[in-house]
Amino acid sequence: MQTNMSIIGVPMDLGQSRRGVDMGPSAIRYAGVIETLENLNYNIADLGDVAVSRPDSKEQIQEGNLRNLQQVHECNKKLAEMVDEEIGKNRFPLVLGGDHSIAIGSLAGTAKHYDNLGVIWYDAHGDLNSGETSPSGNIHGMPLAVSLGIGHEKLTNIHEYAPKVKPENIVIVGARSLDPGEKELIREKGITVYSMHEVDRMGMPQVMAETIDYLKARTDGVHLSLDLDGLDPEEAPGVGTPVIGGLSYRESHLAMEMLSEADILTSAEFVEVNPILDDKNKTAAMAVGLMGSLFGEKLK
Ligand SMILES: NC(=[NH2+])NCCC[C@H](N)C(=O)O
Ligand SMILES: [Mn+2]
Ligand SMILES: [Mn+2]
Repeated sequence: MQTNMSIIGVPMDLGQSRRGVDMGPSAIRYAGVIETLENLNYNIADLGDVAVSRPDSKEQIQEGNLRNLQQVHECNKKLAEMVDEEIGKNRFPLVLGGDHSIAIGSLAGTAKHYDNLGVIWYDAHGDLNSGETSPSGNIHGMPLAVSLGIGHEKLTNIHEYAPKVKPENIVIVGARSLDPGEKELIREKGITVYSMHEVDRMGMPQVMAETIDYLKARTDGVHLSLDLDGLDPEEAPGVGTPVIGGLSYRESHLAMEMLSEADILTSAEFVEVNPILDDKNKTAAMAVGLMGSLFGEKLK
């Protein structure tokens, strides 16, 4: 793992309909992310936040069932450039969201550095919708499809190339809410999914061991995209699209520790922390706790 790390905040809430997730980067910084990583001996550069423009009317559905398309496009374009530049400087990019639509920019900036970028999508959702299949018009439900080259070209072509990732290099962990169009795409593309069913049956140790083995064998870099709503909302209430019956904090910790041991990650993002819906910043604190384990914190 790189010891030089760049933190990029993306205070963007326009990929979904509940305000507040734009405060995620502040909440995560407030919960001590910099201190935690510095204590683990990383050389941290906090690059601050990507500038996000405000929409004229927040409720407006724009072309092709895509809410706030222009603003989401612009923000991800900037993010992609920053991530690309940091990787070019041999620094590990750690992106703090913001809603999950920012994965479009993270992956756009990351994937061009690898022939076979692996992606671990830790999430209650698949985020595999397009304007055609989305029940909501919310772009945060689309970033994984976008990275496969499916969707509006203002999203798929960010950073001037597409697709970013191959379906066989994706592993989804924690899924328990998938729309019909998403299920179809998973089947059609043969995407690996460890839904809550598999987590319950096999346990997290087996799920992560298989995920790591699989990606290690076929990829030359791995991006972790961790949506805090992958965790159970009873434990992590500060998220905009909670789904009951999720992963526990303990299971998630173990997953992070196993990833740390395997040393396969080349970039990461933590998204969907909404401090307005949270209970005393506990979801942001969990994000920081998980990052600690992911980046090598050990109890002994
Ligand atoms: N990143 C997220 N939290 N995504 C939630 C997506 C929910 C739903 N599947 C939709 O398309 O609207
Ligand atoms: Mn989600
Ligand atoms: Mn998500």
